Amino acid sequence: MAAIETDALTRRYGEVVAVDSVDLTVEQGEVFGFLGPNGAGKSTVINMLLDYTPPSSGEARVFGHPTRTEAVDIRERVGVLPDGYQLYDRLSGRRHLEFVVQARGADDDPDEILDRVGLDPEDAERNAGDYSKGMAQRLVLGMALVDDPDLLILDEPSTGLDPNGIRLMRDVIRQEVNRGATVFFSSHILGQVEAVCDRVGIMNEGRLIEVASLDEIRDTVGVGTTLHVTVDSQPDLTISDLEAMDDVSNVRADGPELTMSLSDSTAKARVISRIEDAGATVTDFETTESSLEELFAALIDEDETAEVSA
Ligand SMILES: Nc1ncnc2c1ncn2[C@@H]1O[C@H](COP(=O)(O)OP(=O)(O)OP(=O)(O)O)[C@@H](O)[C@H]1O
Repeated sequence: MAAIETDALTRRYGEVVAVDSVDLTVEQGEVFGFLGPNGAGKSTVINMLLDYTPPSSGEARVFGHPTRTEAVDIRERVGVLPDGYQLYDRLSGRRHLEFVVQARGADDDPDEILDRVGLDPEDAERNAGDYSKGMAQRLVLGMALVDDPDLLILDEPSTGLDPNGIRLMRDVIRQEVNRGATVFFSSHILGQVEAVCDRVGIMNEGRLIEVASLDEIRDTVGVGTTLHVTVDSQPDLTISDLEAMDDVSNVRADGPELTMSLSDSTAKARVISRIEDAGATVTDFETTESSLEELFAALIDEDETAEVSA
């Protein structure tokens, strides 16, 4: 049985289709990155999984429980770090954890959890109202870990965290998965899910436009490597000749500089030979790997272009 399953899950707010017919399956034990720009519909999907918001149509199940009728069973098995959480300013960090432990009927030791999320005993005694954004984020992560949830839902968990906090978050995710939990990690920053996620789903304007491993996404977008070449003279070649080569696309010429996208970095040697065979000498060349953020932007762009031409 899948951890999360949605069938044509849709949520409208008036004219806005916040979530548009999303079919998604997340297997148990997976770390799934749920990506998309602001307003893509990620939080709305999460709210429907927990039945905080009802779907306009379609349905979702968590561990086989339909969200509309068995939300209580779902919430017992899920730990959530929500996007816009609220802490009680006048309660200490430890009290927050004690409340969650009690409410869930769990037997966790609050101090152990505080230690796991990097809040020291002194911080634990301070009122949450005096916490920095990063400390508050650590505390809410700790609250999500209470009672060893089978599914951990993290909505933009890295907000406000410094590099140490981000590393700690990754460690916690790995520990949770090793324990057997499933992690659903929503973010608008691809780089933050890269290190921990098995697969990612990309949302744009309410639609799930891609579900794949990061390697598959690199292949799909085909802009893995950019090659910049400087030539000493004009080769007897057109841009179309270069674009006709395998693994070469998006060729641009600017004086003695040629730039192109390579979907396979080994195409570099073929391109250089082709230019030199056409009568020019390559005086310099450089390759740069596209960052995942660029791949992400390219996918969103592709989706929006497809929509315009549809
Ligand atoms: N309660 C609401 N009432 C009206 N519109 C809403 C409501 N909640 C969300 N929306 C709209 O639905 C769309 C999706 O919002 P959602 O918060 O799910 O996006 P998101 O991907 O989580 O974005 P972010 O990364 O900014 O949190 C947006 O256009 C938003 O304005």
